[in-house]
Amino acid sequence: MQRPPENDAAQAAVEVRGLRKQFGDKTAVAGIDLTIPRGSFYGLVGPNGAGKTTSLSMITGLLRPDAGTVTVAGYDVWQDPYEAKHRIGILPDGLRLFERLSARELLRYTGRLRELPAADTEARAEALLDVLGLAEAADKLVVDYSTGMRKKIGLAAALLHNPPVLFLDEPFESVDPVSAETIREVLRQYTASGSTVVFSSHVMELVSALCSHVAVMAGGRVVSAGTLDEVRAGRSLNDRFMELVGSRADKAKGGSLAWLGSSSG
Ligand SMILES: Nc1ncnc2c1ncn2[C@@H]1O[C@H](COP(=O)(O)OP(=O)(O)OP(=O)(O)O)[C@@H](O)[C@H]1O
Repeated sequence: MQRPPENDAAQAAVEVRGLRKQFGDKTAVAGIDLTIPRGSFYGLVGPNGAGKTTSLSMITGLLRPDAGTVTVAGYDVWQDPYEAKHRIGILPDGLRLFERLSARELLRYTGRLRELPAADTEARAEALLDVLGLAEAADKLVVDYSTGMRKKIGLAAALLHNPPVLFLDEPFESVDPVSAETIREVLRQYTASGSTVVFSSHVMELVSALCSHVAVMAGGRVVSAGTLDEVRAGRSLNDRFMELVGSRADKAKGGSLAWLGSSSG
């Protein structure tokens, strides 16, 4: 396969065309297109069940699409998986870790899988453990980690080989505010150097504060995508999101929950 021009600044970090996935008679992803520019901080937002995780799984080579193509740094994820996956870091939803390894051992193992020289793995692992506040727990088994600590060691493992594109599914879920700010700062530095972050989130304030670009998904489709300002169209991202996906608050105002609260018993 011909090597794509990796130094071509015009080349998108990720190109998705006609991506589709069906589970039985449920269309989870209905043929989406996305162009994710290099160096962007790209937020993928949408209500529960919109198809974000299914899309990210297909884009990163974890779930085979029914149709469509994905390229990362010019390499087709499904035709040329070795080259494409070499350029991907991923923190998936419901991350599975080797529970009986310590954080330090897990990073050593990741370094071997990523074919890094041992000295680079050691130096990078120490730096990541330190910055992410895991240095003191580095020799504890992962099974004893809290949910937030698991996210952080998962992030360290995703960053270890310094991939040009990083995919994160709900990276801030269960992470305390201090750690969240550290993660944001790590990711800001990473994108400032020309690398690309794609992450899914339900937290509009976070997406507004961090992202240069946003795609809004609903019902397996991309209903709006572009720069943050293009998608917001002069409003807050939250208001625009409600408009695009349809607020359900009116349902709650209806009479069907009149029994809820003010219990007399
Ligand atoms: N393995 C599966 N088998 C059957 N249906 C699935 C499967 N995975 C996802 N779905 C369905 O596909 C749709 C999209 O799910 P997905 O997890 O991609 O949404 P999401 O946007 O990530 O949601 P959330 O914000 O709740 O995590 C949902 O209706 C879900 O029930």
